[in-house]
Amino acid sequence: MVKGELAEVWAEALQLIERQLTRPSYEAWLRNTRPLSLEDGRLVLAVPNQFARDWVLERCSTAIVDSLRRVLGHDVRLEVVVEPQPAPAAGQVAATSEAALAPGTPAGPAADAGSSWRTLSQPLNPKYTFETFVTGSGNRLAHAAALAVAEAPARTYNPLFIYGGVGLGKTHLMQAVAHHVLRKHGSRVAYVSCETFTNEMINAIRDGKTLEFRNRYRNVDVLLVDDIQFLAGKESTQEEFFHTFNALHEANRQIVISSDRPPKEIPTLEERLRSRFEWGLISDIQPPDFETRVAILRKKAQLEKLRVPDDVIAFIAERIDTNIRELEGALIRLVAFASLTNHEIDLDLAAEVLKDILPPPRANKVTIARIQEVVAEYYGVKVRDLKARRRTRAIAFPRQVAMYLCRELTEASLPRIGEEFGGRDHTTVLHAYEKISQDVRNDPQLGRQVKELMELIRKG
Ligand SMILES: Nc1ncnc2c1ncn2[C@@H]1O[C@H](COP(=O)(O)OP(=O)(O)OP(=O)(O)O)[C@@H](O)[C@H]1O
Repeated sequence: MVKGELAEVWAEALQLIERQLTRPSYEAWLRNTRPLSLEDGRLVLAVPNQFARDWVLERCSTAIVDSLRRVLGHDVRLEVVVEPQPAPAAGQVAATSEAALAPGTPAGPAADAGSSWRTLSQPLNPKYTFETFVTGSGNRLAHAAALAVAEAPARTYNPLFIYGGVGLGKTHLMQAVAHHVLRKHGSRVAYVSCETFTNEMINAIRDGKTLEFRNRYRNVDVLLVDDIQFLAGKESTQEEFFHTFNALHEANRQIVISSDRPPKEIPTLEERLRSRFEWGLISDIQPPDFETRVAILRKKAQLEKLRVPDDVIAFIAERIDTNIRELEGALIRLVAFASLTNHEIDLDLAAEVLKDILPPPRANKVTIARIQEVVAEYYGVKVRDLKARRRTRAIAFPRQVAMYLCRELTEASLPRIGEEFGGRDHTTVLHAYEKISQDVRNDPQLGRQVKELMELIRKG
């Protein structure tokens, strides 16, 4: 096939593939591919590195082959070759990194859920299930409510209204309900973002198909609408949604809604809709605490079969404390970088790779990781040495100073500090603390060093 024609075929196939992948996956892995040839039913595709090749073959080949079949009308075999481009700089890795954990396959349940579901619902992310959702103090109630609704739709809370800040798991929880209901009850489920609902309604009006639109939405067993705050200021969509809501509620069908804020804070939301949203249960999701953040990162690493040391997980969890999407993004970026550069994942690499995206430690919030970084730099050793087993004086002394500072400057318990220093016993930490306290009293030079270190640490 000649070059121009091949480029066209590939562009068309890409459009189809794009719909089946998440945006980060597509941007990271597919956009930079180049078709080299299509001869005798064999497509040769060029990608920039081995990592991309593995990813494309493992996670996208079905989508690629399916899409090409639709464009060409026949099957093709896929071959992926590496055509290196200039090595990516650290900053560029961010673009590719997110995809390492992003789903690479089209939503699973669509295939077994019947055509009404397929035409109505947006694709579900196969990874957003209850099994992969980590619970903690911030989301326990929302999770319990979602599970109750998924177990027995329209029998407990109706509607269920979940709200919370950006990237805290609302979509994950909504889709977990959808997966569960599909799997357990085989019901007709529709998951849509408010934007999609609005666009479909506008298109239906334009095409004179409002009746079809209504019937489709009013014939589902469970309707989940994500990001309902986008109804703000859209009068006709509010009107339509009001009728859809009533029809479903009267017919005893389940409605689940998510929003970034509670109903009463959505501006220009009609009173009658607001009061309906408050009929059932309103449940919020709060940012996760440290333990939950660690658990989420561990779960992610385990699901993706990534080996990430505990201290690196704690380092990320300590520094990113509001947005779970960013928490995962940091982990993915680090893993992708380590894999591309063939580097072992450790604290030093994490600090280096993530320095642009991690918020600086808050000036008034001193963390163990911060103390370790400052002390290591001050004494010219590596953070990883502070955590290692070695006992040479060159390392043992800075380590004891760091432990002393952790006890002085943070709320962390002795066992927690020990854990952060290569899993040492709390008695070791106590011993270090007592020893350095005494040395500081007897040695003015050490006293000055410790003071200087404290200032550096507090500066953030
Ligand atoms: N409790 C959790 N356990 C595991 N992963 C989680 C949890 N909460 C959120 N995540 C993950 O964090 C990412 C962001 O979550 P999600 O997209 O559901 O957030 P959101 O609240 O809908 O965000 P937005 O406000 O931007 O729509 C997802 O990859 C999701 O899987």
